[in-house]
Amino acid sequence: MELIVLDHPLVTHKLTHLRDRETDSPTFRALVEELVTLLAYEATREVRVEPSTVQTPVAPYHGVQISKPRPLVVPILRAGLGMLEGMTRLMPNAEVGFVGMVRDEETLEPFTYAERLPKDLSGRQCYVLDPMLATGGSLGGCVNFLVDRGADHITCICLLAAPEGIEKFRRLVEDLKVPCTLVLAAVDEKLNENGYIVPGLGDAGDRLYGLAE
Ligand SMILES: O=P(O)(O)OC[C@H]1O[C@H](OP(=O)(O)OP(=O)(O)O)[C@H](O)[C@@H]1O
Ligand SMILES: O=c1cc[nH]c(=O)[nH]1
Ligand SMILES: [Mg+2]
Repeated sequence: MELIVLDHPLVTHKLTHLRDRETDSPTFRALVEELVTLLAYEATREVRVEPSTVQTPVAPYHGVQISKPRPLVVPILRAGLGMLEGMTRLMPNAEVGFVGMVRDEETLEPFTYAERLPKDLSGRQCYVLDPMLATGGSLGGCVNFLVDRGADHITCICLLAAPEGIEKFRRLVEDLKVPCTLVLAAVDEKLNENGYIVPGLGDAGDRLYGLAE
């Protein structure tokens, strides 16, 4: 697994604002979108392209366009939905699939309540979005769904990750033998006894959309 951690003062500046418990939901949503744009720029470095020639007002130009089949973007609901707009703005021709997961707060195991993905993902580049990689259970579960459908190239984009979750996720993708890149804005210190990232930002879904009952 390739691990890319963005080391950029603008990213850290925005993350600092995002982590602040005084930051309200509208500002939090705007910051997530801005951060995704910065992460997506790095995460799409390996996006497959094919030759494309256009006519400028002056001469032909031999450039490229994103290859078919189109890339698939998969936000993990709820919190990953906050990253979707920023990603599709950068790659408007991407297709979007959905996976809905929620962690059991006692066992920390993810429960899948929704899944809407193309049946066959062979030959597709997949981009998974979730702001938080804590124990790694949710991201791992989503990657399993994609590999089951034949995905052969997966890039996961997260804002914050705990070292424990990164290691668990690394072992999973090694077992699955799927080329995978994990792009992060930052690696935090640890998980606390409740499975929350420390210092983290709290519950990303709640901060984006309000408290879940
Ligand atoms: O790495 P893990 O230990 O699996 O934890 C991370 C997951 O927890 C959060 O979702 P949550 O379960 O809170 O659902 P939500 O997005 O609806 O708030 C987060 O968005 C990840 O999906
Ligand atoms: O710190 C954490 C851990 C899991 N999910 C979150 O939203 N935040
Ligand atoms: Mg949540």
